Amino acid sequence: MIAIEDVSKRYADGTVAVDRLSLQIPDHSITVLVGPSGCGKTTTLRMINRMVEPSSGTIRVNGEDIRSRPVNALRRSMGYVIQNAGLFQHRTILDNIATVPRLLGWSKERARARAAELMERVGLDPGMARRYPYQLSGGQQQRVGVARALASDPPVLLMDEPFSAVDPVVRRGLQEELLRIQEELGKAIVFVTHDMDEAITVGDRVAVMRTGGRLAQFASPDELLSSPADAFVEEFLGADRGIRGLSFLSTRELTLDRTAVFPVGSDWQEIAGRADTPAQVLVTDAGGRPLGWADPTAWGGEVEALEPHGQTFEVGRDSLRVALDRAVLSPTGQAVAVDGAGQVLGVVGQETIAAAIRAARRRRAADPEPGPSQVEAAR
Ligand SMILES: Nc1ncnc2c1ncn2[C@@H]1O[C@H](COP(=O)(O)OP(=O)(O)OP(=O)(O)O)[C@@H](O)[C@H]1O
Repeated sequence: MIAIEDVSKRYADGTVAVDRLSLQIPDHSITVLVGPSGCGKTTTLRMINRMVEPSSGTIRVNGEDIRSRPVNALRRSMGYVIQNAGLFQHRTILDNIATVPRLLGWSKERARARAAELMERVGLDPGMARRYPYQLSGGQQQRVGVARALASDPPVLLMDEPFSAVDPVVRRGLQEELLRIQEELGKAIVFVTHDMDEAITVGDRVAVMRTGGRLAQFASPDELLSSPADAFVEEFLGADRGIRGLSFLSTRELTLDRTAVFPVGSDWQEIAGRADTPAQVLVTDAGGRPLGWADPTAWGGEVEALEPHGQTFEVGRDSLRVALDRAVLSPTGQAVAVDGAGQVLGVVGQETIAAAIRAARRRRAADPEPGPSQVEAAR
């Protein structure tokens, strides 16, 4: 646990970068510092590993004032990842990753073996071990940066805009990789970004800072989106915060319609003749997987003539945001719900999803603590 207690930083020129900041950063979680340019995020991060000394206040790690430890020992207990990775250009990838273990006195063999293990952990091809940083893409270099920071297995990881220099697709991949690694390793991660979407994707808790280095709100992403503390936070969250908030609501409670789903070999004349048959039905293959939409009164039974069903959503794993997106994009206004094996569980229309959203909001208003199913849907 890192405790930032009433910490301020005034630089020599009089700039107040951080103003009486207090934050509790728990173990086994990702705490994000987010806010506009110049609001003091980097300064806060650097005070944790004493690259910047606070003007006042105290920072403790597991109850111990960080000033009571030699600065080198403190820094080695904290991995540090920066934008553009900051790799040593004249060292191979393997030796970049092995840097801290070597500084700690490990033998070359042991440090390199550890580095090779970390390359695998962060998703780097072992064939890259002997390359130099300039021979890697930006995204690959960032992975090396993460591997290097993890090399001595520090309990704390400080990440300063680690993924800002790569394109959105690579960035998304790096975020997913970080969440996967964190699931395995359970570090105390402090992650700086100015991108609210990134904060919401990777953060267990998000500290929104405002210019002048003051804390505007410290909350879970879900809480932030549903109850911004003030107009500044609301504006920073952006115009679509309502839609983004649906990412935290589970599809488990959705009422699915099974009466509009039929396997391809059904008696279509009989189905078309029924009074209660919907105007559009979803046709599945013999294994229960979706094939496409049909109007049973006009369809001749050819699979090629079916209207594409588009993307499906998985009940329980995907959020209401995904379900709504699928319904909006569907030619029939209905989203196709499947299980983990891809078999159709039913279909659900926009009205039903809207009702589920209202019900989830009512439940949340009655019990503001997010339930496990809501948390589970967050990723
Ligand atoms: N060494 C320094 N001397 C004087 N002022 C500084 C120094 N370093 C940072 N500042 C100022 O302190 C304030 C906070 O800077 P900081 O880098 O912590 O912000 P940030 O939120 O990380 O910004 P960005 O998102 O642009 O990286 C800014 O006004 C900045 O100009």
